[in-house]
Amino acid sequence: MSERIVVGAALVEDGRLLAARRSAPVELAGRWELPGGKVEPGETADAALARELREELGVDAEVSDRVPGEWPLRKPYVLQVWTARLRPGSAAPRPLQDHDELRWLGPDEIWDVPWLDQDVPAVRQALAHLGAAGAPASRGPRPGVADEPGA
Ligand SMILES: Nc1nc2c([nH]c(=O)n2[C@H]2C[C@H](O)[C@@H](COP(=O)(O)OP(=O)(O)OP(=O)(O)O)O2)c(=O)[nH]1
Repeated sequence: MSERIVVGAALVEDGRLLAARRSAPVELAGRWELPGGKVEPGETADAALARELREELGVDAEVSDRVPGEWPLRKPYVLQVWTARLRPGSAAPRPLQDHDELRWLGPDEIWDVPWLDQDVPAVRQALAHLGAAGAPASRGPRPGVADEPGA
């Protein structure tokens, strides 16, 4: 089967990154991810991401540029990440679907939540990309954070 794309948003506001805690399926519940979802046939990745953010969080987001890289998920899925911002007048994000908690993480809080393992390199790359553009920087996982994979 050919690869299928899952798009995740590095949604940033006031120098903070939005993280979402999954409520399902059981094997992923309680871990944190970048909000987003599967690209449907015939849909572009950025349109899919804007749609997912509207459905999952109730926001009107502008999807900007792609973070270089691609991260393998459960076959046949791969994760691609795009930067995004709330458009003026957008509602604040709410966990409407797939998530039970949201957090805006400042630069020193990024590794305070237990991200899905497969998201760790994607988040790290997104921060490097955003940092290059002047948005939130992070020194990376803090020494002593016990369950941060790949630290
Ligand atoms: N959205 C998102 N999904 C991720 C990330 N990391 C990760 O492993 N996944 C997995 C979880 C799911 O198995 C899959 C995405 O599925 P989803 O449930 O978010 O997609 P969807 O909204 O289109 O939902 P559906 O078609 O299954 O109803 O990718 C991530 O950072 N963001």
